[in-house]
Amino acid sequence: MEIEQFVSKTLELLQEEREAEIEETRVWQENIALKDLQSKGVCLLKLQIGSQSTGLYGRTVVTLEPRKHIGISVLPSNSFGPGDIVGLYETGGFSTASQIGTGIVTRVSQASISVAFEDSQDGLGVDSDSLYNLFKLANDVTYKRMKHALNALNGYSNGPAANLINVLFGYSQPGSQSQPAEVAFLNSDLDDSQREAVSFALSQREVAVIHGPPGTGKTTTVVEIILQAVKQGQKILCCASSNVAVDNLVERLARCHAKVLRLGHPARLLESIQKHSLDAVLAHSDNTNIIADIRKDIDKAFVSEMKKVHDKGERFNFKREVGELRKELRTREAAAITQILKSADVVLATNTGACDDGPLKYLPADHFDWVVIDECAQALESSCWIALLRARKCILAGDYKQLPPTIKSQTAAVKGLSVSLMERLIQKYGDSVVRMLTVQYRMNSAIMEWASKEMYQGRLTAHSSVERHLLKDLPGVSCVEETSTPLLLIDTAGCGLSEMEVTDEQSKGNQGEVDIVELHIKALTEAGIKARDIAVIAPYNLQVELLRQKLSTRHPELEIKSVDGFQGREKEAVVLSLVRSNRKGEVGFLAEDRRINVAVTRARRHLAVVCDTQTVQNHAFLKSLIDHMTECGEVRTAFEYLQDIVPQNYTRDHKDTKASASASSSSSTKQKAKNQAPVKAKQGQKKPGKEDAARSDKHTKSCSSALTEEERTKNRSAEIREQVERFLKDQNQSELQFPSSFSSHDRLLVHQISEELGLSHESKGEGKDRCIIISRPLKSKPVEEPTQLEAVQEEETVPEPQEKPLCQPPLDLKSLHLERMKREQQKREENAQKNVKTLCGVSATIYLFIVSLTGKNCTKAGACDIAAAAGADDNFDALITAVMKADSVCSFVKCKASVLTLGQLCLFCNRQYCLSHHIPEVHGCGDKAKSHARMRISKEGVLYAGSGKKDKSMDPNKKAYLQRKLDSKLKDMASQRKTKSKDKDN
Ligand SMILES: Nc1ncnc2c1ncn2[C@@H]1O[C@H](COP(=O)(O)OP(=O)(O)OP(=O)(O)O)[C@@H](O)[C@H]1O
Ligand SMILES: [Zn+2]
Ligand SMILES: [Zn+2]
Repeated sequence: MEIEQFVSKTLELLQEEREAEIEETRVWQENIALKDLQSKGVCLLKLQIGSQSTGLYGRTVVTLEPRKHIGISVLPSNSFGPGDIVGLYETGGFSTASQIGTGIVTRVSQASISVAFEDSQDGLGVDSDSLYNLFKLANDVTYKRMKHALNALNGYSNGPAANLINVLFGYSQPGSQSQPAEVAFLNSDLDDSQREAVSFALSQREVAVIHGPPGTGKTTTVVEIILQAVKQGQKILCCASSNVAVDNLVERLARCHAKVLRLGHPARLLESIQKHSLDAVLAHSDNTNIIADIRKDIDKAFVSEMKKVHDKGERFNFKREVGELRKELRTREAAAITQILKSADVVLATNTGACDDGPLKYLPADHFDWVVIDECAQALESSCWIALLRARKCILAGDYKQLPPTIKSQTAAVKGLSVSLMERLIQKYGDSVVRMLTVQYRMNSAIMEWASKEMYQGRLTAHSSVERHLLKDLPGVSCVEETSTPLLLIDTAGCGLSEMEVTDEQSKGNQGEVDIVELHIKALTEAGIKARDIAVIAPYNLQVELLRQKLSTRHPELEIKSVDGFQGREKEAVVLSLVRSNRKGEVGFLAEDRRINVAVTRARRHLAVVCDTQTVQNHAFLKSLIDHMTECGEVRTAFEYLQDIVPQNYTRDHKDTKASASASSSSSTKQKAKNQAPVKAKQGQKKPGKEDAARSDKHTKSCSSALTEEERTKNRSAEIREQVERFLKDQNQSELQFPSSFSSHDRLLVHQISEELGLSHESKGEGKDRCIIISRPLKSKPVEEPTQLEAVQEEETVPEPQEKPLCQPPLDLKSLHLERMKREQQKREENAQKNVKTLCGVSATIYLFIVSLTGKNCTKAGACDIAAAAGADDNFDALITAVMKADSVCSFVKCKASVLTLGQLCLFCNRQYCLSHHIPEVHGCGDKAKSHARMRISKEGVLYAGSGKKDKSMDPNKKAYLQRKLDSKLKDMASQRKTKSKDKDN
């Protein structure tokens, strides 16, 4: 490709991308009042100047504090952090006119925030009597630098990189040394593929690409390459797209005693890295004392003199004096910096930190010999060119089978902006410029094999240290089903756990999968796995949000993130919720293979995938994952979890069979291996026979009977039926109690049979002693337990049975369950109507109201009145009053739920929504929420997309409290009713 053509096309796409970002910011800012922005944590209003001083390189560091005279000395909760780019504004505006300057946050405490402002000619025009607003800003520095680099590339001639540029654009072929020297490896632990990569990198003349699949020691290899080059006397510029990756390299190189120097704003560096930063080294240089003296002079002059001077002319003179001092400071610092830069062997920076307008401007153009770019597949090619123009040779490391750089403009991405330099080179030169690392040190081989086969031509092998490692091998972890299997597929096919219907096509959620994930996390943590060793990953931000709402309070150390947010990381256990479950078989952006690859390959010892195989199998790549897990792992149907999700629809499980182990996670650990049920519960498996045998349970040897699944189920069903019929004949017996040793499958059968015969059934006891009891049909059904009301929800979300039912027994069960739900709701409605007569009006209203609420399975988020009433004390009257005021409904088009008491205000559209619809993605504010989330993430200086911050207004504890309160109140009312009606009967 012609350089010119590449540059003009890329500039165009960058412009498009930049505009998309600006548009996002604009939409977001225009629709929200300043106060709301502050409550979202992205701006701080009415601050006063605490102090001003001069920092390194003559920057002005201003410390801002809350207004003192109103007695508040703590900043409102905010999301500002070191490294954020911020704008300082006069109060009353957020326009360019009212902007005083932009700077970088250096420090945030409860009481103040410090910002370093670039020096300007006449200082920062702030005074200590005024108030200011501080906003987080979108960052255009990166764009400017990339543009600058592209333009420099276009006009490049005769610099050190001339030959490299020719190779990277195909004008000349890459070359290598004719006789590569024997390499004496510094790290004796390197495996063969790593050694080969090092030798290759050393012998290539212009370019070497190191392809490092997940866990293959890419950093280890890059470090060895750099150390070898240093040994040869080369000067290296080493970059990566994220600060974290750069810091990691600094740490590893420093450990090997390389002379490293880290560029970048000190505010953005890890603390442990700071001693290698330019600022720190500068502070210890010979010139330090002089520089410090000058700085002191400036500060003194500013603080003490400026106040005294009122005369305009004098002020002018004074400012000029300060200007002179600062100039002197800069000259001396420049000398010091040049000296420090020249003496370092390896200079490290982010891709964009390697720009000409930073400290590197003090170095001659041909100072560096090599440029090393790590994470190259995650970087925009334009950002690589900032550093590449400085060297005659480059080493590019990364994995182009993982996610490409995040791009906001879909059109720009499609037109090629997302193609990384690494990918482009491999397309151009194939394997001749690439060496791949093939031994991986992370995943159990069962987890690795799929990725290897599908993504890396089957070339990966697992190192013996990880090949067979499992969760149960970790200290303090007990040996249960969940901790003994590297792969667990929890299949929701046919279980009616559909994805949420949202107006926003980009964001999806699935409450059923959230519930199942919760149960699996419970099982893992109860087996002794630390929450911090588990990652919960979902491809959609909405699902991430739902998972956080459900899990974060109980497990603060559990990391719940989008796939994109986990790139480059690993965890002992990974639970993946694929979300998509619909009859159309749409998989949307799950279809990005690299996203799934990243998600799966984060796991070291255990990967659990929760998904609707029927939906996701429509995508060939996902199907290959499902097939692999079916073949090499354990498969469970979500039905085994449903009993815990929909209380009392299915009896609680407590005995451990293979299939039910996790259903009652609380007791599964202790009961492993004893009391095996005669029939193994294996519902809903799609391919009985061969696969069944393949994944037959290694723990339950007792089930290796010759009978097929179906036959066993039939036999068992007949046995139970016989027992039930005997009981029905015997009029002396009022109830039949089944032993607590019954497996979940047995209990499903009991459930089915008693449903069929119209018997009531319930489970009694806790934990081990929990068992199922059936009794004769009651003439009049007792009032429902409050918790059962939640079951109504089921009916609403459950779609009609799938056209091609894959798992017959569960489907039968499902329709039974549905029927029963319908019956129960009818009864409830009748009951409710009766109650209107028997109870006083207000309570009845509340009852209906609560029924409608709980019926919608709302999570009882206390918006205002009810929360306040319930939170304040036990005054139920207050609650009643609050309910009586309710007369407004959810703003969602089809929804009629009341919102005044348990509604939520959407900050994006300012409307009230019920609890089923308050999430922005659900009612159509998804774009705004997403751009908000993205803005926040881009502020964090990380290039990947993530998820929005948790809505602080929804305190889960409060929700839970409210839920309990409603439940107990309802119970009271129910029992009151019972006694009343009894009284009447008597
Ligand atoms: N030759 C080796 N022998 C033993 N362990 C190794 C070897 N190479 C790498 N490892 C181990 O593998 C893990 C990952 O290595 P490293 O940090 O170099 O990889 P990375 O590049 O950061 O990760 P990734 O390969 O996922 O990009 C580390 O725990 C490291 O100790
Ligand atoms: Zn909204
Ligand atoms: Zn609603």
